[in-house]
Amino acid sequence: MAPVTTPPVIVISGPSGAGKSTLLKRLFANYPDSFGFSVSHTTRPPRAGERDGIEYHFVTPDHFTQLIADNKFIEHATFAGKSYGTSIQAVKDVVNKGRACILDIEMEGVKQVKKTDLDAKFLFVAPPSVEELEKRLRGRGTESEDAVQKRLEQAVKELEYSKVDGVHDRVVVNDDFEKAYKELNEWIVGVLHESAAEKN
Ligand SMILES: Nc1ncnc2c1ncn2[C@@H]1O[C@H](COP(=O)(O)OP(=O)(O)OP(=O)(O)O)[C@@H](O)[C@H]1O
Repeated sequence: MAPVTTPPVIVISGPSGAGKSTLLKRLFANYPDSFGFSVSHTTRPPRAGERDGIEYHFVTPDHFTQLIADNKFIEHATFAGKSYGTSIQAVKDVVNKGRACILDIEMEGVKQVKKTDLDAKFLFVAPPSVEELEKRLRGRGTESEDAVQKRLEQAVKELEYSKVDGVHDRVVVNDDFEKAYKELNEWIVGVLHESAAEKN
């Protein structure tokens, strides 16, 4: 019988604008079959064609509040009056189906994952400097001035937390993109191999 293996949960964090989405986009394009995505919960109604449990777990505001109270979420947030959250169970569902689960989350989410029994590895994407981060956030053109300032304030906190010993297994500085991608890729492939070897 084939050995039962549980793929890892890989947590990628780092300040907004550090380049997480750009790095992950390349990773998923290069390894289309290795990773799975957790299904989020939301209180917004389904759009045409959206299926419960596939695109989202659609829940009522009361149910969502109960899940928060029961500490079932790794992260949750409200956008335009609707709540969204990543549950611990949704992540377990991915690894139980044999796919590694990558979570692109903020510092509070990282702390939350550390409190669970998920077998997680942590990678931090750091900007070369706060000045360069500011340039990228402005260059992306997606944020208002107020939002840029808020993200920079948050970035300073994230960078401080990243320096606490043992919080992250790996820090990749996204200075030169190709170099950063190579480092991230090698580390993640290593984690996938390690995890498979451990459980065989
Ligand atoms: N090494 C790099 N050099 C220069 N620009 C970069 C580099 N990496 C990413 N960028 C650019 O910086 C901007 C921010 O990158 P990205 O959107 O991937 O950040 P993020 O960390 O995912 O942010 P958020 O958490 O807000 O989603 C983008 O415009 C991206 O093209």
